Amino acid sequence: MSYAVKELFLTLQGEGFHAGRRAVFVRFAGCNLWSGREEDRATAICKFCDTDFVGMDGGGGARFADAGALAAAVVEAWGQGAERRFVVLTGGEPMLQVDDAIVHALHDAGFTIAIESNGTLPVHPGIDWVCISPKAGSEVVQRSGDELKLVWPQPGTDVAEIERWDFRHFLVQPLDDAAGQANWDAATAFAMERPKWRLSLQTHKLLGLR
Ligand SMILES: C[S@@+](CC[C@H](N)C(=O)[O-])C[C@H]1O[C@@H](n2cnc3c(N)ncnc32)[C@H](O)[C@@H]1O
Ligand SMILES: Nc1nc2[nH]cc(C(=O)O)c2c(=O)[nH]1
Ligand code: SF4
Ligand SMILES: [Mg+2]
Repeated sequence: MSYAVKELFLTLQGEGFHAGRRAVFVRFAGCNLWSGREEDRATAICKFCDTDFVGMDGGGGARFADAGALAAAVVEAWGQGAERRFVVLTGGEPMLQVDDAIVHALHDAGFTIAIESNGTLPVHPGIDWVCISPKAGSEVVQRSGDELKLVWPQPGTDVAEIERWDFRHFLVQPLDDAAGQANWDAATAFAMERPKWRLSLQTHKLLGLR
C-alpha cells in the first residue's frame, strides 16, 4: 500500500507523557472527523483542530510508494545513531492508513512506535505507545491504551465514562483557541479537582518548535 503523508520531521514530542522526547513525526494526510477545509469546520464532528493535514505538500511530505520508502524517510530524519529511536504517527487520523507493513518496517528499523489517534478506529496492536484523544460527538472504540489525552474544555464530554476506560495515564490538555487563558484556567482546575489526571501543555508551541 502507498501512504499519503502531509509532513515528516524531527522534533521534540511537545505534548503528553513523552513531552520533551526526541521524535520523528509522521503526519498522515486526511481525517475521518473533519475534511480539513475551513468551510466545513463548523459542521465537522471535530471542530477545534489546530493542524493542517490536507495534501502532501508539507516539509518532508510525499506519497510514499510503500512501507520501505516511508520507513527509510523516518530513518533519514532521525539521523545518526540507533539508540532510542522514537517515531510518532499522527495526522489527520493515522489509523486510516497505518497497517502491518509500516509497523513492521519501523520496528525492523529499530523504532519504538507511538501513535496519536482520535480512537474512532481500532489502533494497530503492534503500536508500542497508544495515545487516544476522544472527541465529543464521536464513538470511541479504542478504549484502552497507554495515554488518554482529553482536550479541555470540550462540551458534551462524559468525563466519568472516560475515566472507566483502561488507560495507564490520564492527561488533560488546554484547548488552544481564541479563549486563551480561560482554557488554561479550565484545564488547570480540571486537574486540580481530579487526582487521576495530570496537565499536558503543548510545549512545542511555547518553544516555537514544529
Ligand atoms: C492534530 S491531532 C492528530 C491525531 C488524531 N487525529 C487525534 O485527534 O488525536 C493531535 C493532537 O492534537 C490535539 N489537538 C488538536 N487540536 C487542538 C487544539 N486546538 N488544542 C489542543 N489540542 C489540540 C488532538 O486532540 C490530538 O491529541
Ligand atoms: N512537537 C510536536 N509535538 C506534538 N505532539 C502531538 C502533535 C500532533 O500534532 O499530533 C505534535 C506536533 O505537531 N508537534
Ligand atoms: S480528529 Fe484529530 S486530526 Fe481530526 S480534526 Fe480532530 S484533532 Fe484534527
Ligand atoms: Mg499538533
